Amino acid sequence: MSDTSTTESAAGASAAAAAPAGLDLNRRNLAARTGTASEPAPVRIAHLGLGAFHRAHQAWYTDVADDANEWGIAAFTGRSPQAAEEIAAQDGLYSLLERSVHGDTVTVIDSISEAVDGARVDRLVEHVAAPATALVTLTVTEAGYALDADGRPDLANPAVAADVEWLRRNLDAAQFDLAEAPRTALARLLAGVEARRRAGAGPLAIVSCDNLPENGELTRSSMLALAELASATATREHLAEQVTFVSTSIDRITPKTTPADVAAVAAATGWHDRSPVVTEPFHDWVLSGEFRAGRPAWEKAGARFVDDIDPFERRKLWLLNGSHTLLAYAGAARGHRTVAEAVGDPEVRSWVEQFWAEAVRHLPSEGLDLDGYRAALLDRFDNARIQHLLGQIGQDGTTKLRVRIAPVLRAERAAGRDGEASVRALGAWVAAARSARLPADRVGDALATAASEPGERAVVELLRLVDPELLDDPAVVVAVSRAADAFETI
Ligand SMILES: NC(=O)c1ccc[n+]([C@@H]2O[C@H](COP(=O)([O-])OP(=O)(O)OC[C@H]3O[C@@H](n4cnc5c(N)ncnc54)[C@H](O)[C@@H]3O)[C@@H](O)[C@H]2O)c1
Ligand SMILES: O=P(O)(O)OC[C@@H](O)[C@@H](O)[C@H](O)[C@H](O)CO
Repeated sequence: MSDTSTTESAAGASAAAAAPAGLDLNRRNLAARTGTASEPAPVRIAHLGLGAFHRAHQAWYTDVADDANEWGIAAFTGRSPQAAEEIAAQDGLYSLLERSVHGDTVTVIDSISEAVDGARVDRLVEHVAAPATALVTLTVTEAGYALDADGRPDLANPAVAADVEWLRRNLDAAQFDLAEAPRTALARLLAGVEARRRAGAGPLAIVSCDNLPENGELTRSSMLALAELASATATREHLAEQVTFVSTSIDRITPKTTPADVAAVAAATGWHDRSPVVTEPFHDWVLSGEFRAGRPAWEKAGARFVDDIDPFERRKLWLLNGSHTLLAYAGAARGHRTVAEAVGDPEVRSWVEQFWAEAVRHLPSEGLDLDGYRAALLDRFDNARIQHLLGQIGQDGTTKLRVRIAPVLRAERAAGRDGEASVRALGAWVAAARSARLPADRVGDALATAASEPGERAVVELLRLVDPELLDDPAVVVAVSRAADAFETI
């Protein structure tokens, strides 16, 4: 942690310690301002998905750890080079703005030693194969895993099919042909793992930090499946024996940065930072799995290591992310733009509470402090200084509904109840799909086709894209249709 400024009021008055406006954020200027040299730490972590969340969460935990100077991150973007270019121009530095209801605290984070365009698969392979590298973290979004509804590599996705062909041609070849390098995250990572096997660089931990249930196990089975599809026996064996997959429950609400956030950081600190990140003060990280090659002392920042992650994961995915998804469609249908606006609407708030009541019936009552968790969630959602757009949360809803809402609905139906609140979330999404109001979705074409079916047929086809098992219960289709009709009249 290198440089911190605090503003005391919600109005964002700048701190007394602010530097003169417009000083470019980079290591030279930081050293001049703090009087301490700021050298990048040696790379021991590779990261895929250099987005806002990685920088508010894993990079922050690493920055705060006691041994931060031993653990540098080489962070790769997933699709566009923009974030890598902006952060590389700042020598890996960026400002993290923690925004509470009372004011802002801005800290310069320096755990990213290298920011790289994800298209540089050569550089990723080099880092993953390096003996110094101990772990790889991922935040490539749920859709970035490119899996089908059964959790297998989605061969209907042309990028996955092309990558399987590339893996088939390259994993056993003497040298990788990187002129036509893989495009999907797990295929790129698999190439790195094979290079590590050849280098004899030892064990590696892969740590998924995406909002997916059993994210470690899902990453493991998907990478094994890719190796199998590519008939890469040696890579497959190495994955099974030398690579451990850590499951995580990750939590810190981090919206997309806006131009107003960039201006707020400049006003509070004087730094001209092209790529700051805004987040809430709350943070949580629960991990389960082995780090055979070591890890930073993340517990210093509050990370917890547990044997059984399942209850923590479900609590967070259902209560926080599930209600976010409900708000994204039901709140938007009532004209709201942000989470805080939507939960401030008593009707919508009651829908959230009703959904929570359904979800908690299927969570263990011991050790999770479910009442406290829900109360804290309401406080977090009510923080109107965090402008979390429903349109951002609602993207890629098909994948999100599958893991956040459908399991609660199925559990409620299995227990003989109607699952009204879960049905409402699906109904709001169906209504948005039928009136072409859905935010972007990776399977947008399939959604448009399904939504164009007549009457209840559209509901059937839309639900099939979310979770085909929902169709085993005809009453679900009827209930979701009714809920969708109700939203269409709002
Ligand atoms: N933002 C949050 O509050 C939050 C909290 C907990 C967990 N997460 C997890 O982190 C993920 C990323 O969130 P973010 O806020 O950083 O988003 P972001 O849009 O800022 O960054 C996403 C990153 O993933 C990459 N990416 C996107 N689609 C990809 C694809 N198809 N293949 C490979 N890479 C891809 C992007 O290039 C970018 O580097 C979320 O989807 C979620 O799973 C986010
Ligand atoms: O990041 P996504 O797109 O998976 O989901 C949107 C939000 O539900 C999510 O970002 C939460 O804010 C986050 O998971 C809180 O820790």
